[in-house]
Amino acid sequence: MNEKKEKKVYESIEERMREEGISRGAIATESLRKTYRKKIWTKFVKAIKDFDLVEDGDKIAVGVSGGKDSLLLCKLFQELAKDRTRKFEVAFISMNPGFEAMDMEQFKRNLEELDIPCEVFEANVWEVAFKEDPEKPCFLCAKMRRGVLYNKVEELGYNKLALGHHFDDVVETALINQFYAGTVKTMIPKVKSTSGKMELIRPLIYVKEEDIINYTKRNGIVAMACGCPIESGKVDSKRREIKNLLAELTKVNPNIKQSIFNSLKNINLDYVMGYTRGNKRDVAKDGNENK
Ligand SMILES: Nc1ncnc2c1ncn2[C@@H]1O[C@H](COP(=O)(O)OP(=O)(O)OP(=O)(O)O)[C@@H](O)[C@H]1O
Repeated sequence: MNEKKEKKVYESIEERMREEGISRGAIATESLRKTYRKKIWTKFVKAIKDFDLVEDGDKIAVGVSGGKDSLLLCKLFQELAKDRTRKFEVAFISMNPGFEAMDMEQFKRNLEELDIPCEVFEANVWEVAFKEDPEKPCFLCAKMRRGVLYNKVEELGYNKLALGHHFDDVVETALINQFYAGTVKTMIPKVKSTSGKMELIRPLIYVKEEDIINYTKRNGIVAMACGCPIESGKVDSKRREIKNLLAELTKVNPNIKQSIFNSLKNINLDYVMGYTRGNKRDVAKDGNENK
């Protein structure tokens, strides 16, 4: 969708909102049930079923960054909560890592327009990370964001935190780890937090980023970017490099991302030279760890 078309879509949604007296949130929900039923809704429900992500009695916090992925996740959980056979509670929680005031206004406007009641708490993460490591604040920033968010969610008494990581995140993370960390691992749909008090769940694991981008544009949702210079593309990052590489490879083999994703579910332990499970490391008999 080019800029001109995007503007048109935005205007037609505004018109519908005025004429029918409905909110952008209602339009976004309808879109999940109709246009994006197959590409988003069904995949979300499948992940929940495949990995038991939502169980009776759960108190789930959805982590809201204001970006396209977590905004979509909120709308999906609101829909899921309408299914009375599932007995779970859901709430929407956001940590403000130090957004500019203007961004914060846009963030709140988005939530309001999309009918997402969200609790926002303040944290000084960006400033601390940039001060500590002005050249490469990403690692520290991400680590601190995770730490502060997880602690808060645990403190509030939730047993699960839902994150907006999707299919492409899984594939890209696997390649980043393989290319730069010399290990085969990625984000998984359900994992205990470090403290062991809560589980992290990733219900968008089957949903493709391309479909999230299209959904966001088609519904006139102005999602926010992370806001830091690295994410907004001024400085290169490994994820961007891998994204570009995958885009190139996809031209030759359109199924490449799906194949990488499948490979992460089909690891044949008889044909790997070594693996780790918990604290235990196992190496093939004639393998040499030092090589
Ligand atoms: N400040 C925050 N407050 C609450 N949850 C957050 C925050 N930042 C990130 N998250 C959660 O962690 C997930 C992954 O964060 P990351 O920064 O990698 O975002 P992303 O891949 O750009 O996704 P999004 O489009 O939702 O921002 C988000 O989808 C969201 O669920």
